Amino acid sequence: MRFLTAGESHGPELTAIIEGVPSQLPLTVEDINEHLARRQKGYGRGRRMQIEKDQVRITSGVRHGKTTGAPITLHVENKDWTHWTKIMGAEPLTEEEEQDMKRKITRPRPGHADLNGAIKYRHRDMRNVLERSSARETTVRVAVGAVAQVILKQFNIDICGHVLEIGDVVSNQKDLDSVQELKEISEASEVRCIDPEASERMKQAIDDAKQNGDSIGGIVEVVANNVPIGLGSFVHYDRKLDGKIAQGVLSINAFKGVEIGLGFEAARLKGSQVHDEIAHDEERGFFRKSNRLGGFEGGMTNGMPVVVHGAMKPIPTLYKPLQSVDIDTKEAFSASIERSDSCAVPAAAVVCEAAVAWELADAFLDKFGSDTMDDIKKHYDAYMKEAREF
Ligand SMILES: Cc1cc2nc3c(=O)[nH]c(=O)nc-3n(C[C@H](O)[C@H](O)[C@H](O)COP(=O)(O)O)c2cc1C
Ligand SMILES: C=C(O[C@@H]1CC(C(=O)O)=C[C@@H](OP(=O)(O)O)[C@H]1O)C(=O)O
Repeated sequence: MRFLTAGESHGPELTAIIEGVPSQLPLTVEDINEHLARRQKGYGRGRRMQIEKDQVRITSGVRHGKTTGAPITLHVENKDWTHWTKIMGAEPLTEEEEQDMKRKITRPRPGHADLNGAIKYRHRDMRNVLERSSARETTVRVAVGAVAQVILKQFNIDICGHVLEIGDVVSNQKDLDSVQELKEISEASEVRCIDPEASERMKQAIDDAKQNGDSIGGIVEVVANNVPIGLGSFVHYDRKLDGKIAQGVLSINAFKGVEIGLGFEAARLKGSQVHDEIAHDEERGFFRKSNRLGGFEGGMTNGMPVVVHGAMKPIPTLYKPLQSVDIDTKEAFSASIERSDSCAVPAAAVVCEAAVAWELADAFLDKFGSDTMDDIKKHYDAYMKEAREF
């Protein structure tokens, strides 16, 4: 599969086209809207989230609730667009209108794409950078990930993104019975964290950052279970699925780190503390006694739950001004802003889940075929039987 997204933060809508989704997959707008609503929730977001009510419109590739195998087009409207029609319109402006228009953006924010984007694309109005570099785009990435999750669900693969850390507050991890349970508990928390005591302290940390005009980052975890052995491959660098997942996660706005399983901690431990011993029984076939490597060896899944961590830096737009330099006057200034999120880690957990779901579903179809669900199911059932009896 492949997908493209288009659209600006304050333009009329975001669009995604997905190509390569098999035919005969049951797919409805509700399957997607559920995840769009999850992404909009989460403590610490700014006023924009009160304006938007993200809902998808499907305009191709689905008929009567089933995919046809043709490209699927997804649209999500920006409600905020009505306030920006003049500033964001595609038509050239009259001179008078240009005078009227809010002034150009010439003051780059440290930590955002503004300055590099302006120099690279030679824009004297950095709105041309801001609009597309905004994480508003993650709306349709979540919509695309929702389609991937519908594919995975056909094979009982559940996936959930939740929050492990915000600032210096760390969640206590519990052993839960299922990914479904992880989802239920984390969704009940305003910061998408399964530890109620840590949730309260995370909210306090977000409030404190906001009160100081500052922002705060954190770490999210995505877990997927029932993933068959052998998605991805060891034979070539660009087929290693852990590498593809890392790219997907690091492409999310403000994500600066990714770990699979123990991740960086593995470098500090001995081999005997890291590698997962192999066992076998009649019912399960081969399995591992532990899952320190997060379900991956040799760029392939090993049948254990896939565990991915992503680290998000603090939001760059701050109420507390940081020093920067105006690109027209070259004068130093202290940035001031109108609105921003102070923490988007709970929302980003849903985006990270979507990124991992996409890579897993794509690798799944690489292994089991991609034309029609019936064929894929036959291949899957035959392979699972062989893997169990191997
Ligand atoms: C869900 C989400 C919401 C975000 N909200 C904001 C925001 O309100 N203000 C802001 O400056 N950055 C926000 N960001 C982060 C910026 O989009 C990001 O830092 C910027 O695109 C620069 O890219 P980089 O941080 O990956 O280098 C958000 C990121 C995510 C994932
Ligand atoms: C719109 C979303 O996130 C936006 C991401 C973002 C940024 O700079 O990345 C800046 C803010 O937008 P605005 O400047 O319009 O308030 C966030 O609200 C969203 O997540 O749907």
